[in-house]
Amino acid sequence: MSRFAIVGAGAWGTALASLYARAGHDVTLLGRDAETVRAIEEDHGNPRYLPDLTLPDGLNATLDPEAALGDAGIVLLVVPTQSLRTATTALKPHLRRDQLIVLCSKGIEQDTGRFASDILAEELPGHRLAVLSGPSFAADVARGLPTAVTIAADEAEAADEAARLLSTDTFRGYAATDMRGVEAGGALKNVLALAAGAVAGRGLGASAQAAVITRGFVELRRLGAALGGRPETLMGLSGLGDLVLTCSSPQSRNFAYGIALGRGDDRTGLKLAEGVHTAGIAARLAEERGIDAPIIATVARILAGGMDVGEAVQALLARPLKREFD
Ligand SMILES: NC(=O)C1=CN([C@@H]2O[C@H](COP(=O)(O)OP(=O)(O)OC[C@H]3O[C@@H](n4cnc5c(N)ncnc54)[C@H](O)[C@@H]3O)[C@@H](O)[C@H]2O)C=CC1
Ligand SMILES: O=C(CO)COP(=O)(O)O
Repeated sequence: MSRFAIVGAGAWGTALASLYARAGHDVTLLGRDAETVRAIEEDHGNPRYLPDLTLPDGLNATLDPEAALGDAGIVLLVVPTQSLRTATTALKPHLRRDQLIVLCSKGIEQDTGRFASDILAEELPGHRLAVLSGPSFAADVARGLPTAVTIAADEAEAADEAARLLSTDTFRGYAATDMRGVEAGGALKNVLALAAGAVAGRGLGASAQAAVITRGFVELRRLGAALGGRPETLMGLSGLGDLVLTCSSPQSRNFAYGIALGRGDDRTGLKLAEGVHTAGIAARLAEERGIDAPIIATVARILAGGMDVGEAVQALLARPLKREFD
């Protein structure tokens, strides 16, 4: 039994809190919205982020950082990537070096090009870190459906230990030492899910969808490697695995956002789609490194208003022919 503190009472934080509470751990969710915290504590639900789900007994929620973090052994940070630096700074006085901090966000900080582990190293140097990423919809995990993810730390022993601590009967963590590869896979697949969703939304057919996913995966591997990820990591759960999941199900918020893009629907009020915040910086990182990533660049251009989906399809098809593997 370990004391878990989970920061962020959104869909993924609540799902992970349910998972670990069901596994018998003492879990406290740190929220920032009083009504969400009240609903978790009193109604055993989180209707705003995970509707129609009954949360297990023994899952506590609070607005008080010290109450959540004070005596926790494991702290999961589960906020959107663009909020991670602010959240970490606010929590600094309540965190201790002996706690294991687990990064669960999938994205790249827009202004700096930093991944979650870079942000933590800058804001909380010297803390023990692990990254948790892979194909895992919050609703599936919250319901206790079988799931496999990658759990990465800098050292093999630390990764094995983190995977042991974070695995349950239904949630299988594979240990890895390539934190950067795991983070790159998790961030870039969101951008590609927007592209796959746009293809679906525009009704371009299953063949086009397969082409975008496959060629998108080439870009994920190229850019992920240029950013320091290992090729085998990008072929694993946090690269290929999560790409397959998010590019094939409207349950994915990124895929759903892409569908709305493809249809030309109004996108205001849609749920968090991290790819929207990652596309521009991912395209910039690729350009700076001389990496050919036309799908990522096209998604970034569409989101910036520089092109519509129809023009994007024409432009991608009109590119000069090339060898599949170069
Ligand atoms: N929902 C899912 O199935 C999965 C999500 N993720 C990743 O987890 C991260 C969080 O996603 P969700 O929980 O789904 O998003 P969400 O939109 O459902 O919830 C985000 C939560 O973070 C809180 N938050 C935002 N800024 C904060 C701050 N500065 N301090 C404290 N709390 C803050 C919000 O109040 C909200 O409760 C994202 O990076 C996402 O890509 C990863 C795997 C699965
Ligand atoms: O990362 C996820 C599944 O692994 C969740 O995907 P969405 O954020 O697109 O819903």
